Amino acid sequence: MTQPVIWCIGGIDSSGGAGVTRDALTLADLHLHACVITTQITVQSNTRMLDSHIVSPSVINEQWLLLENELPPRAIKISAIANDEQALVLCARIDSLNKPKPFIVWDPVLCSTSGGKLTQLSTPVVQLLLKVVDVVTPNIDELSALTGMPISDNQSKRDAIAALLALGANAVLAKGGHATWQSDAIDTFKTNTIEYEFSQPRAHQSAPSEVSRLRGTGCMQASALAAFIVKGYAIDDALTLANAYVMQVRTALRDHALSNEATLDSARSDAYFAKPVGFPAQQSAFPQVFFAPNDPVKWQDNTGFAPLSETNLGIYPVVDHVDWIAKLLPTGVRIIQLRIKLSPEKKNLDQHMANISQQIKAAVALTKGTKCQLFINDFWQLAIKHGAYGVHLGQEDLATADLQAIKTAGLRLGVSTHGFAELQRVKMLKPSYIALGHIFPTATKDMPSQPQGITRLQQYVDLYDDIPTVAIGGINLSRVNAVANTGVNSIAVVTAITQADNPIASFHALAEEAGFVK
Ligand SMILES: Cc1ncc(COP(=O)(O)OP(=O)(O)O)c(N)n1
Ligand SMILES: Cc1ncsc1CCOP(=O)(O)O
Ligand SMILES: [Mg+2]
Repeated sequence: MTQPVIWCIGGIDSSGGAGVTRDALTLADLHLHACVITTQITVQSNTRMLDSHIVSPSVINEQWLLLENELPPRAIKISAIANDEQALVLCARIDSLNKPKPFIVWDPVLCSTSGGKLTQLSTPVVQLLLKVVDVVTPNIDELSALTGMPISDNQSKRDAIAALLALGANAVLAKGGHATWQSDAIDTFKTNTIEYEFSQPRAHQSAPSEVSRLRGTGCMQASALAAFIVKGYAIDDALTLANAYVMQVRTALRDHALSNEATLDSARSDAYFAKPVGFPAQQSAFPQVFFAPNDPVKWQDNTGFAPLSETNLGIYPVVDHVDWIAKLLPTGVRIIQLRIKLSPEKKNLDQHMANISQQIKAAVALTKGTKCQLFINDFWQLAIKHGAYGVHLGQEDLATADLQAIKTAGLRLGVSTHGFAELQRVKMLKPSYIALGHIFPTATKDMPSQPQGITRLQQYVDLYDDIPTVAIGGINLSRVNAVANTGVNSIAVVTAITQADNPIASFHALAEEAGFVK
């Protein structure tokens, strides 16, 4: 299969520790091909930068034009741009790109970590660049230099991000590695409509001090972001994965430094060299994610919800009336969900709420003393009132539900997720299970996200092996076996049972085909 192409526009660092060499290594590690447009050639080692030779704008133009015809990019990663002339050529070329335009990320490298200024851009040209790129990824020093604002605390960081957006940036990823006033390293991603925080404990961020000299982490993160976008991840997931990728490289370095084979000398000299780590697969490398800045999840304790009594769950019917529960109980079903959806107008009407309350009460009575674990969707107050086994909530529901009340009442909590960012948001809540969806297209619910498919489901199941998982969305008899083969603990279905000619037979057939019946 041909590898998708990403262009890396920036400087060649003669040490290979940063710049387009680091970009190309990162992309190769993630199975993408890097084309390179060189803006400057530096004379530098890991500790010193002696000189820099700037490439003329016309050479940049020529490189671009040749590549555009033969190796068109799916994404472009820009880093050190030496001067306004180079930037103006890049802006003109980006403007002339055909639609759909590739995803463009600009890591505005101003100085090399081994010393030496790499970029001299005027404010009007910075503004032009900000408007043509999708995301700009400054660290704290770069954010301060681009906005002319000193940054020394959270408020001044927030003000500078707002200023960069006001200058025309479409999205800012302000990296927190240099924000030493914070105990955690927090990357903030902000557009005019959304904001996320990606937080890593600082203590885990680096190797022991003598071996924490890894350079080019900003290059890695921006290249990895472009790579995950090209691989089809939504921006929140691509940001989560890029953050985890860099942490996994750091961890590999730390593990080497701490390993028995590494002498301090070998650890010291290896300290500059990243190891290939591939797709992030270590749970500990993933950041905690918040829907910033006032995500209610942030203020929850991490004592966790009551665990499921039975994790061998099998097929999980999700039904819209208590009558279904009475009908399905004789199958021996282990977990079932009452999911009654009301339009917002009806939600406020007493008669509808009274009917829902009655159904929940009846469902609790039906399942009491059985092995069937009953979850109530959305209506968490009624679930508590009638003593249901658990509650199922979506990401938005978490903003309004009283999680502490659910926990204190001893109810289990199941939470919907649609990707890595949401998984990392809710993981710290320690819910009783995590639902992963939607796996295939579904007609049951309008989904704002894309179907995830089996490959991603497998990634989640492998990564979150310490918490029960439930797959949902478009799962039917012909797909259930592939879903079960991922090792997911349970498979939730709506129409495969409720629209079947014989729902009971369908339940058994799904369980059989999934291999849940031993
Ligand atoms: C098992 C399971 N997974 C996902 C959902 C969806 O919950 P949510 O995102 O809150 O959407 P609604 O169901 O409330 O429309 C679910 N109910 N059950
Ligand atoms: C409630 C819900 N959440 C994600 S997909 C879905 C509906 C699943 O229904 P079906 O099994 O009919 O595709
Ligand atoms: Mg919901």
